Amino acid sequence: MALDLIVRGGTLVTPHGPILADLGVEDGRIVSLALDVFAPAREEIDATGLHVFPGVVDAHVHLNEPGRTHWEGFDTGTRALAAGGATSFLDMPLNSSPPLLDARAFAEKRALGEAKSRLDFGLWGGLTPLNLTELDELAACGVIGFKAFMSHSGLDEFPAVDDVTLFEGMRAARRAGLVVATHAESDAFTRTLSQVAREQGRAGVRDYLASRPPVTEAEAVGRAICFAEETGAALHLVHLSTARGVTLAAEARARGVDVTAETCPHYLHWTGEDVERVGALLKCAPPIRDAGAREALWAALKAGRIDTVGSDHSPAPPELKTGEDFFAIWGGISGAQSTLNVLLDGGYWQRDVPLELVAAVASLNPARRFRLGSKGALRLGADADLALVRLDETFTLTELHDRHHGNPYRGQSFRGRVQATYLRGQRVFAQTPGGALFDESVRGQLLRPTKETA
Ligand SMILES: NC(=O)N[C@H]1NC(=O)NC1=O
Ligand SMILES: [Zn+2]
Ligand SMILES: [Zn+2]
Repeated sequence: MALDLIVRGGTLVTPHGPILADLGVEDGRIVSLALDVFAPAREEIDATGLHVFPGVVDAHVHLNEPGRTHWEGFDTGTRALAAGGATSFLDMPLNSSPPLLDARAFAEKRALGEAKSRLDFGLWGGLTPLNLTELDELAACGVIGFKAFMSHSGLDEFPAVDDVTLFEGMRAARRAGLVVATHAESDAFTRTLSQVAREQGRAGVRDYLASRPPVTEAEAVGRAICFAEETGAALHLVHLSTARGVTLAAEARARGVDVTAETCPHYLHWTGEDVERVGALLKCAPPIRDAGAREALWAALKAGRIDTVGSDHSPAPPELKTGEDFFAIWGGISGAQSTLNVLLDGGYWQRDVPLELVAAVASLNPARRFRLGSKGALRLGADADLALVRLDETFTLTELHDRHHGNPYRGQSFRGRVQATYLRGQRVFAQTPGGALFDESVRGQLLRPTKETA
């Protein structure tokens, strides 16, 4: 019987390291991994000279649909993701409007995703003081987990949790067997420091950065860990901007707390000086820090203490990314397209991060943490989600696929370029001499966490 697809002669980035082998696909799944796959196939790809990565599993994006599709949406957002080698993603409960706080909002977003997403997707539910009573129902719908903000989210319709809400939410999440993800910045610090700066008329880039000092993150991380330890809930700390936050997570894990740590490409790629130079396109929360903090994050990643790297792709229209008052500008970076570029250039090429570790933080670990059974690795039986990469090609990123192209990575030079992306054996993206090519017929499916295993 003929296979659907054979990827021949590539270097497969497996969890055990790179191996030169062929990969056979049948019904969207990987059915053979061998030095030579002999079976006939309907389609063959010559991957000689290419590395085959498992498709990136971006566990942290804001595609903002419904309600803020003019900021970003499933169509353009998944173009950017696919061009960056991603094959699945987990969408945050904000900045869609309404935010995903109940079963009705889940159904609406799910239908839009199934109609428009080019990639497989899971949906985060929100955990806010408004919807504590909805968590069981959201779990039944199939949310990936619950996302809470410990400081202002930027949108009043998605209020931050107070301590009791976070604690009670963790108890509910534990009962449902789901992860709680926290945006861990202390509201007390960020609120007071930004208020004082603005009252004094200090509203520049450096004033903003200084209004969210590292202790803001450390304190909130410590508090979230304390609640997770007490409730037994699984905690995922998103977008850690400091190695101190990562260390707090590692210490807690060592004493048995179920906690994982995410960082983002922007904390690995940029510094505060870049924010001063580039401006609003690099405004985010927590803020980008200095070069020393960046190196400490890379060291933590290399030591295996960072579990996942997610883009926190959160773009906004150009008019929200400009202005004299840096505090008033939308916080969020458009990064969905460049996660693998940052990990390969900054990690593999510049800092000797092994390829299997790149694949672990980008694909395997998020798939495991969020129980996406068929995702995350090149192994028999897994979905044939592939990113074909020419590892030694240096290129300048000029063609951006997010909605507004208000993208700080434009013009950045990277070594390691995605040539094509396959979702369950179907090509969704290809880099051609004439530019990017997207296959318009491929649609993603909803991902739900698989049953818990011991
Ligand atoms: N609402 C939203 O997307 N917020 C994100 N943006 C950012 O810079 N940090 C976040 O948490
Ligand atoms: Zn956040
Ligand atoms: Zn986010």
